[in-house]
Amino acid sequence: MTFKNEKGIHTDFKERMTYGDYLDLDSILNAQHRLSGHHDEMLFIVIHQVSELWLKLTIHEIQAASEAIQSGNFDSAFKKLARVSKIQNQIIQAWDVLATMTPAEYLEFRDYLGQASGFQSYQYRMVEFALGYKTPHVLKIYEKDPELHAMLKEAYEAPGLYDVAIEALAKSGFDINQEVLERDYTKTYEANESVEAAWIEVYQNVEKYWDLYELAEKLVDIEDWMQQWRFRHMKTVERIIGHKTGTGGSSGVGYLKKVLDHYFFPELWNVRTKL
Ligand code: HEM
Ligand SMILES: N[C@@H](CC(=O)c1ccccc1NC=O)C(=O)O
Repeated sequence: MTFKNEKGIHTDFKERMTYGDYLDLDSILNAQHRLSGHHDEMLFIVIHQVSELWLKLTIHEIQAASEAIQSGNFDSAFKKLARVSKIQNQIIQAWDVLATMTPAEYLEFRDYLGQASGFQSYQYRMVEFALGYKTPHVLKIYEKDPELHAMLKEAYEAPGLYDVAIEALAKSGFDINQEVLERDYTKTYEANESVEAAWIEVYQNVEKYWDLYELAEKLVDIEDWMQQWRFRHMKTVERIIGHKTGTGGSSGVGYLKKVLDHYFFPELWNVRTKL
């Protein structure tokens, strides 16, 4: 029996396929190239690669969840969004491992990183876009790579998970302002009163709007975990490099603290005060 995997490679006999073939371990396990040869650089590389793999799955799940919400399959969406939260929890735990690296150890190989920075993580930007946070300067970073740029641009211009949730509110009969439903998706989502009023109604009539209520709480979970990830990143960076400027050219911890102020799903947090 022959079959084709996503890379288009034919593997002749399923019977002959090994664990390593199936998981493409030759690629994955030969991708840790320490530039300094320093012991802890292995930790640094592996943590980033693991995080990027989890981000890959996160994007996959959020996209499927968005489609499920659009077609009214709430249960299917909930399962995927719950999985996203569990993944976020995993990526957050990775900070504990990375924090075992001391400032002196990191500084032994930091110079080898040049201008490379997590700032350039396109998968992280895909997640931010999916959560409705659109910062135009981010796209410019990838202008030299047309294929990547096109993929990011598509995600940048597409409605996010929250836009799809708001559409679901409208489909359930809530009076959502037209300007929100027809909003320019290339702009970061901003709070709107009609959306807030709808969520308040959902939270006050949980039995009637169970699906929307559960959807709202899943979104709050995701935002909560996202903020915890950002916070742990900021604090880990502070304990490792203090207030040094970042390799990506930002102020470092100061910049990372500032992005913490952003709310992805503002009305869902406002609701807490208003109820
Ligand atoms: C020793 C460990 C780390 C240090 C010192 C560090 C430092 C920084 C700094 C200073 C920035 C700001 C941009 C710049 O000027 O470079 C940044 C951004 C970023 N880092 Fe890290 N980082 C570390 C580990 C990680 C890990 C493990 C990840 C996981 C993938 C990560 C992902 C990111 C992302 C996505 C950004 C962009 C954040 C944003 O723009 O909101 N970093 N990092
Ligand atoms: N911005 C970091 C460098 C850094 O963390 C980094 C460098 C290369 C690949 C991934 C990185 N991680 C996250 O920002 C620094 O300023 O030390």
